[in-house]
Amino acid sequence: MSLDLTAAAPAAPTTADDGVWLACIECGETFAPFSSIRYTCDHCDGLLEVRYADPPTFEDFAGDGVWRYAAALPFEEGVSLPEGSTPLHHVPRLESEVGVERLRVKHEGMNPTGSFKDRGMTVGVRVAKELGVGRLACASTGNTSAALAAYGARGGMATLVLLPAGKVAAGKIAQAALHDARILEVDGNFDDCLDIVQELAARGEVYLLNSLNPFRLEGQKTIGLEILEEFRADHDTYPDRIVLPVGNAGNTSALYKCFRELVQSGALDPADVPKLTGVQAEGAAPLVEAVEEGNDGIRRWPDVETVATAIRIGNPVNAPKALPGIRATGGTAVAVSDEAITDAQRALAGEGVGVEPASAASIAGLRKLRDQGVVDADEQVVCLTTGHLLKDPDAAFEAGNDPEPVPNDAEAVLEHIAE
Ligand SMILES: Cc1ncc(COP(=O)(O)O)c(C=O)c1O
Ligand SMILES: N[C@@H](CCOP(=O)(O)O)C(=O)O
Repeated sequence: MSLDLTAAAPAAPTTADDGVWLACIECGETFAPFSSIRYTCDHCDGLLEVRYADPPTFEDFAGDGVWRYAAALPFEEGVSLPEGSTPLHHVPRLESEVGVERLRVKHEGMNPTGSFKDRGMTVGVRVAKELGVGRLACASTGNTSAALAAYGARGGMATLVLLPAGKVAAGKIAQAALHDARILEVDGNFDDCLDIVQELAARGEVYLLNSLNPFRLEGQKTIGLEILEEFRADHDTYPDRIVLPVGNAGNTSALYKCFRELVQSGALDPADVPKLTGVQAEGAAPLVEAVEEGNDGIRRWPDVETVATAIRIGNPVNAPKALPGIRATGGTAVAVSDEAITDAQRALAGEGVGVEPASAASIAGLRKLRDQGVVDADEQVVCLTTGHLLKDPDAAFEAGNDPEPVPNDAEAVLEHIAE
């Protein structure tokens, strides 16, 4: 099967352009990467993957940020703000509360627009320029639109974003608005928005930059490269497990691809590949359902709801890439309640790490799996936090302390805080 962890590096087909090509993960058909626009396979509509004649080793990397990993990407440089090089935080109180040997938090909220989407967009918008497209577009629960608007602006390109009306956090809409995206609010959910954008893209009206676009995932692969390099530099080993929130399942797919390419190049022993562990909200958990039931595909959930609006997704389009990744790495998937997500958001904030609700799902999932004994006490774990606290100020107010009105007088303030 084409998504095996230990499959050998593929030989370059005649369609390869400079050692890079697109391959269908279902039927194996290959396509030249930049001669025409496609998001899925012409023959079977399967998902496409970017493939390389020479998968990278760690020695190939130099510099900072996403473009440190140019040897693992289709270009030497992109449309950059710049992005990547995010912190891998120690969280000592959470580590001992959860009860694992080591816990680190990779805070992707520290990217330029406040989420991991920037890593995908620096590559995706670069490809859009290569293809000479006019208008960029995405469906979004908020972060993709913020990143697309910023990177589109940086690249001097027009952007169109489709959002589920009333379901996107304020900070994210503000970003898209100020970066000059045209914002369309759809009377439907995120999955409906993505259906429409796919239709517009199929008609050649827009260039789609959701994670269905295989080049987006190339940039997001660098999360995995950074985690492996930094964890090994600090602890002389790799993490046993990476726990991450799942929405459209792009990161899960991208991390798995990162590991497969390193295994193919001989840079990573298959035994050292971290277990990919996905977390969804109970109200939007189609991927968890597929993992629990042992299904190869997911069932689209028509009605989804959660406080973690970024992962309010009922039809994770990358499931055919993500499910093999979870299974091949020995990982799992778990659903958590909104209450557990908010508790985890507070716990991270108590370590000084400010995240939006979807991000905190990773910690909530780890806590649950540790309680269930699925995660062992001797494990070394990295939790991915995907978006910044300021993305969703309403959720932060809801989870945090209320401001206390006091008189304009020092004595009165002292009296008030003594109460
Ligand atoms: C903050 C945040 N976390 C997690 C996710 C889920 O990531 P993925 O779609 O790659 O599973 C998203 C968007 O989908 C997001 O915006
Ligand atoms: N959370 C996402 C949902 C869309 O995901 P994508 O990775 O497919 O663009 C968002 O921020 O819109």
